[in-house]
Amino acid sequence: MDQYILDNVDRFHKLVQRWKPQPASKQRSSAQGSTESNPNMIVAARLRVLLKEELDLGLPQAVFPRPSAPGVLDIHELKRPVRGLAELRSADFRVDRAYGPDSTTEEIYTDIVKPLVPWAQNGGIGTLFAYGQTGSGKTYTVSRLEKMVADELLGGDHSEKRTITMAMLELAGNAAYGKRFWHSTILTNLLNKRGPVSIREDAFGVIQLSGALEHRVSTTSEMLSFIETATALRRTEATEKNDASSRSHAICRIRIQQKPDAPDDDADGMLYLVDLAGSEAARDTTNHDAQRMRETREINASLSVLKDCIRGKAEADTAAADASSKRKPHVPFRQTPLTKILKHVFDPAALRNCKTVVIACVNPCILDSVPSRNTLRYAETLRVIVPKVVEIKYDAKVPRTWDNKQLRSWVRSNSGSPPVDASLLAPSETGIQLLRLDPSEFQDRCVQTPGVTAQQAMLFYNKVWEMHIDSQRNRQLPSKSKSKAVVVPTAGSRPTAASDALEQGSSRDISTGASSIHFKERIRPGMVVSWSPPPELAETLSDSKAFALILCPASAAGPHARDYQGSPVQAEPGQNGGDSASYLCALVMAKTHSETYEMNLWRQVVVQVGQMTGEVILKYDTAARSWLNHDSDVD
Ligand SMILES: Nc1ncnc2c1ncn2[C@@H]1O[C@H](COP(=O)(O)OP(=O)(O)OP(=O)(O)O)[C@@H](O)[C@H]1O
Repeated sequence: MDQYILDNVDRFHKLVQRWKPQPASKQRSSAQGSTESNPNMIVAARLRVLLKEELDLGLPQAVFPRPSAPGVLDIHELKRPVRGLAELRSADFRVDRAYGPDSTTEEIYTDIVKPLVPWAQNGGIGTLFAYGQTGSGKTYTVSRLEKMVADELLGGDHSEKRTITMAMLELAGNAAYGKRFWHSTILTNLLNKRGPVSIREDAFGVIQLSGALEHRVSTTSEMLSFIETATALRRTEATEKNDASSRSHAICRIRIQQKPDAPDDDADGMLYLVDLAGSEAARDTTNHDAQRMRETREINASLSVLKDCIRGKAEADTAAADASSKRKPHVPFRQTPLTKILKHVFDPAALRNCKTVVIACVNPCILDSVPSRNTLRYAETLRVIVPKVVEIKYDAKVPRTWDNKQLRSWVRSNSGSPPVDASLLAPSETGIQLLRLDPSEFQDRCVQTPGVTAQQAMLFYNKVWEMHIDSQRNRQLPSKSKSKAVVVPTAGSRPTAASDALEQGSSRDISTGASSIHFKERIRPGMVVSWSPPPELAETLSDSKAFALILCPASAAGPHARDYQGSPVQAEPGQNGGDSASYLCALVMAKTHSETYEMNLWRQVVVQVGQMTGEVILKYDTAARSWLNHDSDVD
């Protein structure tokens, strides 16, 4: 095929000149309808210049950044048809930034790498990966970027006097060292004569690298000399594409200690500059012996896991930022030593702030169109688009719209006396996140405030929920009326008690004029009353408010009917009228949320009219799945 391409170089030039770009393909990844890329995860592509030997052979460039569409790269390949002349096959890929052969490393540094330095100086974790086919310019790019980072960190007056330490590590498969067991890897310290480094996770889940000595650096030249020593020691091998190809991942770890006056719990900032081992296309491995084949497999496998981790973490960050998302993307960071070392970058449970930059290095020569296409496809899949954020408008009556500041101020003025310490209840939560808290967790946080009792905590929890339920109900009502047949009220009409009772599920008497008659005169099955239980019964009822649902006159109950304490229900003769008349009733019990009730039809009691104190109007609330005390007509 290579010879076929060489024979058709002129035709390739003509076809490319005639080629008209199509609108760039839509993002082939998940989030549709959005164009914003993740600001904490930048994926760039760098096309290296054509090398002298490629130019000498007259090989043309086949990958081009599209000038009219920033971030889009077009790649052309020559296709050999069964019959006739060579045809052009083109594809486009989209990344966040595309740099052509004319772009300098300085330009790339200023654009996407430089912001990682102040980020790490302020306690964040900045990571740079250079990925690409062997011979595509990864080491060239990373080594120059390392120098610029060194200059940024330690050049100038360096007056802030942060302590900076660095370690240079190399991670290679066993096969790279001629070992038989290809599934394990060897991590060595390049600044300590390749001393072995082991990866351990401590009891707090923090990865510790024992053997990775950290060297303190105070000048740019000191840092550069460490980088040079490490680079010279790095394991290289001649590949089809590169005479001195790195067959290992090189990790430059720079730790930036916080300023001396920073609080003790401020973590050190970290910068990881990772020059990944080059991937090799299958056709470039035809001359490899078994050991080199194993090595290539190891490298490709670890790069594949790295891709899953970078993408998984970006998706996890996007899901975490979207309060309505319940997705929990899997990040397989434990699968390879490289991703395990970078656990705090990839673990979705890690609390550190991370910024990641991936530079996909591409050899634009026509002979490498296939691996270049694979590299760009790899880069494109790393790009996670941030879904369009639906702005939630603040509403003082709707807890789901509150941010942490609004929530805290509401907690301070509505949590009773003493007020619940809002910073203990909601250190970072928004309204919606507070509503997701388990009731016991909510109450545990409340009682951490000195003086706040468990009962106050419970009442406050109920209050938050009531407010939420009310706000949801108010939101639902208008949309409900849309889907139902609309009853157009006639002039002057207003909802009657009967229609209200029938539509809403209420215990209100539906007969007209009922409200003008004293409740004792119109006792009926289905009415809910408040009553004063006798002391012996009051003790067994946990709730101070005793409500009962009237079932039937006690005289109508069968001869074998018993109340919930086992006493006969039937009325004694002579108790048929006035205050001495008695009714079989079901207990209405308060639920954990205050002012919400449930009917206990199986807990029946006999209530005399004289014990009844008023009618209670209960309404069924579908959102709370409970009866709410809507109105009381207490005597
Ligand atoms: N932007 C560039 N300008 C000039 N020369 C470059 C550029 N990028 C790479 N090169 C040259 O290309 C060759 C291969 O580059 P390099 O060793 O960086 O590739 P690599 O991707 O690290 O390869 P491997 O994965 O095999 O280690 C080197 O000779 C390097 O000097």
